[in-house]
Amino acid sequence: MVVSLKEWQPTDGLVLEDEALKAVKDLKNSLVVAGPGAGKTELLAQKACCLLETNSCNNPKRILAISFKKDAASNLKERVSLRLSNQLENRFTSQTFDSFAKSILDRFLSALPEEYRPNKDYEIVDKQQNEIVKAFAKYNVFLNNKHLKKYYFNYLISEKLPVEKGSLNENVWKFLLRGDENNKATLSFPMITLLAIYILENNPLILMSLRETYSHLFLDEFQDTTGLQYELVSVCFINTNTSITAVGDNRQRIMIWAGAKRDIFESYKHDFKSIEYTLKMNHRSAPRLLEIQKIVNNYLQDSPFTPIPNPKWSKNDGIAEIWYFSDSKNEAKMIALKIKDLIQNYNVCANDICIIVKQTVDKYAKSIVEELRILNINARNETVFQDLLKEDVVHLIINTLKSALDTSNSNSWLSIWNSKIFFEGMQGTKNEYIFDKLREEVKQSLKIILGKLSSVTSVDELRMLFIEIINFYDLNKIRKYYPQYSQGTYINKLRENLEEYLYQYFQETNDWLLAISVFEGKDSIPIMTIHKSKGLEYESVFFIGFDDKAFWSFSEQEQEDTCTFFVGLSRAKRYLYFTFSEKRQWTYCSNKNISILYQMLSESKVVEELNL
Ligand SMILES: Nc1ncnc2c1ncn2[C@@H]1O[C@H](COP(=O)(O)OP(=O)(O)OP(=O)(O)O)[C@@H](O)[C@H]1O
Repeated sequence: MVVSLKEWQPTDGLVLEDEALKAVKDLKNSLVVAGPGAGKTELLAQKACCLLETNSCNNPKRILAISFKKDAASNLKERVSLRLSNQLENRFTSQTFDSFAKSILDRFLSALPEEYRPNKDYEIVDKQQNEIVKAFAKYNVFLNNKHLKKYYFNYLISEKLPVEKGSLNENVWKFLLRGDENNKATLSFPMITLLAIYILENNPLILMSLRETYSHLFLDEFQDTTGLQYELVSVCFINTNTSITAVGDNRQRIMIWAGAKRDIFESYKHDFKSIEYTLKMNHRSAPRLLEIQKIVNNYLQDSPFTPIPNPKWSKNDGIAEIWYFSDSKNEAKMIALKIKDLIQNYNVCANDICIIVKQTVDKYAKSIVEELRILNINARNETVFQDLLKEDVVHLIINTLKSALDTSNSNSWLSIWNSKIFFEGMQGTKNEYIFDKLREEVKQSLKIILGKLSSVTSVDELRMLFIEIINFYDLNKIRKYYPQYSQGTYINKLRENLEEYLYQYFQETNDWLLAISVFEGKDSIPIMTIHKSKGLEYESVFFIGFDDKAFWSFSEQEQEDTCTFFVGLSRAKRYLYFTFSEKRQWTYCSNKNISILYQMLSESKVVEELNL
């Protein structure tokens, strides 16, 4: 039943502050600016429901939501799925910027002129971008230090296509687009974005169909949008009927190093003629923790910040402490004991406690993991799992295994059943007989899978089984249904990662259901960098290694590092602990260079300092 926009109210008994409700119902371009925990992502989820339930996003038009991280895109999709019928939910697409650009390139690759058309099986550059280094080396430009790398990586994506004829850039582009007998074609995501822009600017029909498809666009974590990403959004949607809702927070801009556009809010308001909404509530953190956020805000911007805590808190809720140690061995022991105390005596779940570091997780957290293991508490570097766990193909395989291992697991069954129906193109089928036949076929396959799983004795055997599972659904159908796998070997890499981890956990537990649960991190403490913690929240946060070494470039980028500090501390709901250790492994640490951050904590008057 269609509800009128005027009557529409948020579901789940959620109360939106006035400005948030206005922003939800605003059908023009808007920018929602608010602090951490104000409910910006939630607002987007609510707005998706509102637009679809009121048919303001007119059927068959769709909403496209773009986030920065895979887990953010998938969390938003989950929040929307929980509240809408399948029919409505299918008109909501949630992607990252990278996957949005890649989907344009992969779908319309043949619309590119031949000189800019990459090989169909192009790969994505590795983290260090070694393939780009190699490509420059082929033309006698050797990127043997980080400054040269930075300079030439930027140079490669500094011009819109087509690049200047006969230039170094043109040669490097050609090499990367095609590869040679020893090197596969390889592209970075900024290169993919440039190719997507080129396609859209030169093919009016493709551009028009994109605009016709999406009547609404959401942009989450807008403060970290790069110039190139903004260009892509502009090419797609400027001066069109597609209405945009961007949400963000200037104080959480932590991707300047990766090219975040500093004046993004102003540019957007001007270019897209957008209204600005400001939210005042904070639904996440306890009142005492908000006092710290207020002080840090004063160092970041002139306008005061007075978030109103959610009424569920009492005035004195929230604990913040700095712990000083002479040695990191003691630090590890004390943290492990405190975590045990939180779990046992304060009913905090293991995965609601997060250990965050500025960078290099293993260097700071290895000994804590060992101390926790002695107390029978699991902890792990979540960085590698964060994205893998949100992959559709990983869900498909895991849910298939769970359904085979536990026939009473209705969630897993429903998930694979819906996928199978979709892959077989049977969504509209009314014939019960056909469904019964398919159901029987799936159940038989699950029995075979269970038999094979029970006799797996090596990672190779597990690999064969996973390949069989994928073949059961049909690789081509999976690729078609999930466009992110339509090209290249990405899907195989994900499957291989899953095999390795799952087999490792099976060897440790000797129980497949337990191994899956460990893989899913259900009962372990996540450890991550602040950058990876963006958008997430935890009952308790341990900010470890609060020292000069962690903030090694603080003097050169005080503003960005203070934003990073702000993001980290604002993940905590109730408990927030900072630790400093004078000696870490064999080196001595100081905190003089970041004394201003310590000063902010002290000024808040809610942080207790303890020598332990
Ligand atoms: N109106 C509301 N009432 C109650 N709880 C809410 C409301 N809006 C959001 N929340 C809850 O508050 C928490 C923070 O919300 P959300 O993640 O959307 O904030 P955010 O502004 O996107 O934060 P950040 O900028 O730190 O990513 C979540 O647990 C969410 O479920």
